[in-house]
Amino acid sequence: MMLKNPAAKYRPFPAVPLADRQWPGRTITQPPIWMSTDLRDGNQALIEPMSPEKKLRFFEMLVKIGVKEIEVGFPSASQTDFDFVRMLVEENRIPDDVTIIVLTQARDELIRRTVESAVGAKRAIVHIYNSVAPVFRRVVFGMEREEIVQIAVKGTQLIKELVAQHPQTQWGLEYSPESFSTTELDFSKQIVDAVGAVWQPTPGNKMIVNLPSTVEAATPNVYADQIEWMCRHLDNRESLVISVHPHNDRGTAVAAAELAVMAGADRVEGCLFGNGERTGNVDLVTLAMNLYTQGVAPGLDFSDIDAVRQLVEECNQLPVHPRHPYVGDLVFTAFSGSHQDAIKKGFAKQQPDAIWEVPYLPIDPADLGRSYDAVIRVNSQSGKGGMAYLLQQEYGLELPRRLQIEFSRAVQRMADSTGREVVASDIHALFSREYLEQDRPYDYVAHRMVEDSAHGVQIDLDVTQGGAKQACRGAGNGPIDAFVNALGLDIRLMDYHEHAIGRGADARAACYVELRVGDGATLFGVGIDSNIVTASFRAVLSAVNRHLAQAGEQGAPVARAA
Ligand SMILES: CC(=O)SCCNC(=O)CCNC(=O)[C@H](O)C(C)(C)COP(=O)(O)OP(=O)(O)OC[C@H]1O[C@@H](n2cnc3c(N)ncnc32)[C@H](O)[C@@H]1OP(=O)(O)O
Ligand SMILES: CC(C)C(=O)C(=O)O
Repeated sequence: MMLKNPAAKYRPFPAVPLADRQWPGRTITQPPIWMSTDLRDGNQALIEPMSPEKKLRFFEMLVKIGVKEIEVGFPSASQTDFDFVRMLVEENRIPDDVTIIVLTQARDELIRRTVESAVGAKRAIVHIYNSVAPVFRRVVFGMEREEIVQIAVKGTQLIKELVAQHPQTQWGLEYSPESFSTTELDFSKQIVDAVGAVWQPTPGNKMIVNLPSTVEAATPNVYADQIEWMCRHLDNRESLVISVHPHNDRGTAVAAAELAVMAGADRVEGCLFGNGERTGNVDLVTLAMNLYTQGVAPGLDFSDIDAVRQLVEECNQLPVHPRHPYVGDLVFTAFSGSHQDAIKKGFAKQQPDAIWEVPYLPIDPADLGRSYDAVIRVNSQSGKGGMAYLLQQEYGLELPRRLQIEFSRAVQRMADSTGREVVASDIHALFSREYLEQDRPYDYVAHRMVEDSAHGVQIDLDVTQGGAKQACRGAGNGPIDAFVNALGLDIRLMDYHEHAIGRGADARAACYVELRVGDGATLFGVGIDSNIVTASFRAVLSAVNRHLAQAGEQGAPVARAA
C-alpha cells in the first residue's frame, strides 16, 4: 500500500550549495566523448547475457556507428567475458582509433585478471570502481571513509604496477566512485584526488573520472550542480576527463546527462536505447539525436537506425518500446486529425534543403533511414488530412479539399464501425467503391468528338444505361458541356480538378468533378483514364450514379424536362 505520508519513509534530496552555478546559462555546442557500456552494464542487466558471437556483432556495430570508447566487459567475472576480450585483442578486431575499457572491482585478484585480459591491445583503459556513498560504506563494506579511500588507492597502485609490465599497450585509467550522486561531495573529491595522486595523470595523458548516478535519486539539476562542483574543486582538473554515467531510475537520465555536459562533463557513458541495470543507463541514441536536432553533429551515425535497433533487440532479447524517442515504431506516426493536417501541410511547404520545419516532427525521419510510410495512419481519431495523405502517397490521388471533406465522412464511418486502424489499402478500396466503380445505371463505353472554333464541340457518345446500350449525340462549348447535353442530363458543373498519375507511357489522368444534379445537393464524381477527356466523362457519370444511388426513387430526376 502506498503510504499516506511518504515522508515517514522517504526523504527529499538535499540541494547542492552552489549559489553561483554557471551551467544553466550554457548551451551544448559539441558532442561529449561517447562511451558505450552496452557490452558491460547493458550485458550484466540482461536476462540472458550475450553470447560471444552476439557480443562481437554488437561490438562491430558500435564501431560502425562511430563509438570510439567501448567497455567490452567485466573480464574477471567469467571465462566468457575474459575470452571475449582476448579474442578482440588476439584477432586484431579493435580498430586503431577505438579504445577498449575493462571494468573491475578494486580487489587484487580481480584486477590482475582484468589487466591480463587486455594485454597486447594497442590501447586499453582499466576501469576500477568502488562504492563510496554512506549507505554502502555502512551496509556493504562496514568501513569508515579512510578505509574506503584505501580500497581505491591500493587498487590504483596495483593497476599502475601491473600495466607498467606491459608497455606495448597504451594504458589508461578510469576511476568511478560508484554511487557518486548519493555521496557527500567533499568525500567524492577526497577519494578522486587520492586516486589521481597515485596515477599521476597529465594534460597529455589524462585520467578518466567517472561520476555515476548509480541510482538516480534527484532531479537532473541537482546532478548538474554536483558535476559543476566537482569540476571546480577537483585537483589537477586539466589532467582529468570528467565523465558521467547516469542511470534512469527517475526517468530523467537523458536530462541529467545533458545538464551534466552543460555543467562541464566531457564524456558520457550509456547504452543504445537505454538498456542497463534496472531502468537502464542513459540512452546514447537519444542524446546523440537530441544534439543533431540542435544542429550539432553528434559524431555517431544513425542513418540506418532501424538496422541498429534490430541488432540491439536481437542481442539484448529485449524489445525497444514503440514510443522510444527517434526509433520507436510509432514515434513518427500521427493518428489524430489536427496533427495529420499540420504534418501534411508541413510536408507540402518543406523545401528539400531548407531548415526542417514540419509541425509535430522534430526531425526528418529520412535522416534516420526511416520512411514516411508510417507518418500518417488513420483511425477514428483522424480527419480528412490523414486519409488524403495516404491516398496521395500510396496511390497518387490528389483529392481536392471539398472531396476530402466529403470522402472523410465515409472513412470515419468505416473506422468507427470497425474500431480499428484503417490502412491505405482499405481507404483506397473504399474510395474505389464509392467513386470509381459507380457504373450503374450509367456506364461509359466510347466517344468520338470533333471540335472547331465556329461550332464548339460535337460528340457522338456510346453509353450503357441500366445495362442497355445507348448512342446519343450532343454539342456544347466544351467536352463536358457536349457530353452532358448528349445525355440530356440536368446537372450543373460546380468544380473541376484534374492531375496526372504517374509519368510517361503509363501515365493516367485523374479527374474530379463536383456536380449539382437536378435540385439535389452537390456531390463529387471521380474518373480515372489514360485519356483526360474520357476521365472527365467517367467522373461526371460517377457523380450522377452516386446521386441516383443516394437519392433512390424519390430522388431528383437527372434527365432534363422536355
Ligand atoms: C554499479 C555496477 O554496475 S558495478 C558492476 C557490477 N557488475 C557485476 O558485478 C558483474 C560481474 N560481477 C561478478 O561476476 C562478481 O561480482 C565477481 C565475479 C566479479 C565477484 O564475485 P564475488 O567474489 O562473489 O564477490 P561479490 O561481487 O559478491 O562482491 C562481494 C564482496 O566484494 C566487495 N566489493 C564489492 N564491490 C567492490 C569493489 N568495487 N571493490 C572492492 N570490493 C568490492 C564487497 O564488499 C564484498 O566483500 P565481502 O565478501 O568481504 O563482504
Ligand atoms: C561501475 C559504475 C560506473 C557503474 O556501473 C555505476 O555506478 O552504475
